[in-house]
Amino acid sequence: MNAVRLPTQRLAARARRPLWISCEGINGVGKTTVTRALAARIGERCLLLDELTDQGKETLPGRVIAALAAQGDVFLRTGHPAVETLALLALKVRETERLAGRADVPEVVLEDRGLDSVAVYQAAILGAHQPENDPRDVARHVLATMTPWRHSPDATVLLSGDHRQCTQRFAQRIGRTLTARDVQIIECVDALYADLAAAEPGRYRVIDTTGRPVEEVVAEAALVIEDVARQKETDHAA
Ligand SMILES: Nc1ncnc2c1ncn2[C@@H]1O[C@H](COP(=O)(O)OP(=O)(O)O)[C@@H](O)[C@H]1O
Ligand SMILES: Cc1cn([C@H]2C[C@H](O)[C@@H](COP(=O)(O)OP(=O)(O)O)O2)c(=O)[nH]c1=O
Repeated sequence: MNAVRLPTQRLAARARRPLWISCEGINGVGKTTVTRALAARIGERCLLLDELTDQGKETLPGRVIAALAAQGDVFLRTGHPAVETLALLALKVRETERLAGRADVPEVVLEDRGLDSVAVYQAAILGAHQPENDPRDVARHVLATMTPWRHSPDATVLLSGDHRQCTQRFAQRIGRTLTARDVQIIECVDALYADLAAAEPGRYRVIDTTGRPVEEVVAEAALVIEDVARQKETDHAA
């Protein structure tokens, strides 16, 4: 396993903020697999932030997610998408506040699904309720709403892939058949990610996973992190 080569000086000490990399993409594209492998390569300098959906059931986020998932929907839908969106955003703010309060601020934070996930999934879900609103505007609006509350990541690795294949893997993982409407949401999410990536090419790094082994995808993502870390050092020195 190749280690990720980061600058030798403590990144967090110099910048007072961790190098923040989020990983995004549709269900089943490989985010969890890739972020876990990257965290292992970076080692103890890295904190892996799990998906909101993977929080312990006894924690506040775990309880909120359990409530949003209680109806057994594939997405976090209870029929009140605006409220769900605000709840999910609040949990994301809470996550950063807790991190900022830690004595041992990590040098690198690797986030399996960040704010962009909330923006695109909730925009797709809200779009089904409010056809008069363009989901692209809603996604951008959600992100803009969060600017006073959370910094943008230093980079967002967007894993892209064949959505049919990804959806199949996802359905297999959860042991369910997705309805045509569920698939429509995933297609909408896919398009919204592409739209955000095109609007912010400086932050988004798109990695196509189609037909590529995990190791190759991880190696490319590791290069992105090294590049962003170097860039941050250069900016800091300037
Ligand atoms: N590049 C890849 N090629 C083939 N299978 C992959 C690849 N990346 C991930 N997988 C597999 O696809 C499934 C979904 O991956 P996962 O990391 O859980 O996706 P996500 O977190 O994006 O939903 C897992 O079974 C994983 O082993
Ligand atoms: C972040 C977020 C996720 N979701 C959905 C996406 C997923 O279908 C589900 C669970 O997320 P997750 O476990 O992250 O999915 P995966 O591992 O397949 O990528 O919640 C929403 O509906 N709204 C949101 O704001």
